[in-house]
Amino acid sequence: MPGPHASIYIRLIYHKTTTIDTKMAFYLIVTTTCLIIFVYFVLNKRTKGSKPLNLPPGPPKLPLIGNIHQLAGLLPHRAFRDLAQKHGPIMHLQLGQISAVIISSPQLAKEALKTHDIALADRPNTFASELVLYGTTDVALSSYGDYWRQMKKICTLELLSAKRVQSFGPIREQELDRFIEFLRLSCGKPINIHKTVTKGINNVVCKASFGKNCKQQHALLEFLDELARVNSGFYVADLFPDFKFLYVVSGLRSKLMKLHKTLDKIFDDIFEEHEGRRKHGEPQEEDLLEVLLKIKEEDGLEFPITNNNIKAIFVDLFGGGTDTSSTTIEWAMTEMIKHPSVMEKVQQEVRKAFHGKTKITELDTQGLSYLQLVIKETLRLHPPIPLLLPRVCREQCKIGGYDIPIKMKVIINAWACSTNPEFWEDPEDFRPERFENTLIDFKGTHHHYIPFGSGRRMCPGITFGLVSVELFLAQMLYNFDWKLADGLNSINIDMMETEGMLAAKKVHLYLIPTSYAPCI
Ligand code: HEM
Repeated sequence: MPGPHASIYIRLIYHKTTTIDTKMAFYLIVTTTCLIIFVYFVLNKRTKGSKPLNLPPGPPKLPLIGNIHQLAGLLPHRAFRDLAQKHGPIMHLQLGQISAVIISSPQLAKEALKTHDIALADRPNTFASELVLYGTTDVALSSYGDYWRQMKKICTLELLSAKRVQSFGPIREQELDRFIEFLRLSCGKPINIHKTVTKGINNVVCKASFGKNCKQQHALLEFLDELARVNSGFYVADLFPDFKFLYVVSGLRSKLMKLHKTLDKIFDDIFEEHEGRRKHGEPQEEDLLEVLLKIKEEDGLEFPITNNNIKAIFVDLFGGGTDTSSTTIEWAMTEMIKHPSVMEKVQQEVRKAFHGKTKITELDTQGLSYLQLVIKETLRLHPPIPLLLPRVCREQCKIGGYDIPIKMKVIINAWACSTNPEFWEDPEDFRPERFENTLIDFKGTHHHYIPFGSGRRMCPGITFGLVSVELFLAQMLYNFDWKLADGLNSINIDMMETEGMLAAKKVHLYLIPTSYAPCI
């Protein structure tokens, strides 16, 4: 038991501490009040006249990382759809230092891409695109403005118009002959569908671009794969753009520099060879490089273009033109192997249409209506770019009643829209017949089905992409019967997608072709 002295001591100490505490509390209150007043005045000055923002709701955020942990280990389009089921079709997420709004319903996608198309027409700038796209002077990731408008016009009217795409018909037919010949020689052996088709499609893009196959095709395809992977915008270094050292410590900087150097050398060699042919007065095919060089030499362009700008455009044409189409073909073949009745129905259609023809041309594929439904359904369930390309808000606007401030990144989950149960019956089922007798098309006006995007930043390569997909699929299904390698079962096919901008099939599909006409 403490004696009386002890209690005096306790009271003294108590008295002393309380006086100290009271004094401290007083100073603390004064300092805090001054701080609050200071912050209030600073903020008030900055936002004078503006009401507080009514941002969309979203899941709780952790300090520094925000909502990154909710995406960890998941594919962003799937993670966003799951979060949207809890937090609504418009959500605000903090992804490190990036403030983003995610839109997951067709109604709100329409508001964003139609009503506020101009306000949301900008793209975010990533470190990868700055470095690899020659200061982001391409079309796909370039900032909205007069330069982008000029280049998009060139792309739409000169490089990818229906007439130009049609003029490449002989190139496609020639490449297809080689592709079919390769498959004939491989009859009875398992084929990596993605690798084989990607090579064929890329040959078409190379010949259309430069008038010949690309010598360093392997390096070029590797570059495109890597770029799609690291330029998704979800790379840690891109989520913390102020921490520049992350690009260095993550190895991203050196990897991209190396990739860029390889790519630049490939382009320089191609340009030099092309220039050489021009100097020697050799007749030039109207390939896309020739078209762009002529435009470059013309007077009267608002923004004169350089060789580096042309190289940036070719990265878009190769990136947009190769993997999106080969990914679509691989998913279509996968779904048909899983649904043999669909494959049989397409084969019947194709074999009836091509019956007795020694040479199949693009005109012959035009009446293949069931094949078109299969392609539509494949792009609904497996849009190659499920989150489209991100937009950035350039004028404050309202979507779904919420404020979208300037600089906010806006991500449209096109895959969530095209699998939305309010718009699609049994959305997870592969059923091409659902498109029968409907007017739903790829033109970006039906916002529950936007595999090519919508609005000003919509894909200009629809015709180019679809012609190749139709032709390759029609020929593959006309000339061959397909089965899985022995011991594999269509029920167990791995349907996982790759990470990055492109949702390709992660585990590639291997199929064995057998010739429809007996194997040679
Ligand atoms: C199956 C084939 C294809 C699919 C699914 C596809 C899909 C897309 C998507 C979703 C976008 C973003 C649209 C948006 O943000 O609203 C896009 C943009 C773009 N695509 Fe494609 N694409 C395909 C083929 C092609 C081809 C063949 C080319 C060129 C050879 C191409 C070149 C471009 C370009 C340049 C852009 C950027 C447009 C801009 O920002 O203004 N695409 N594509």
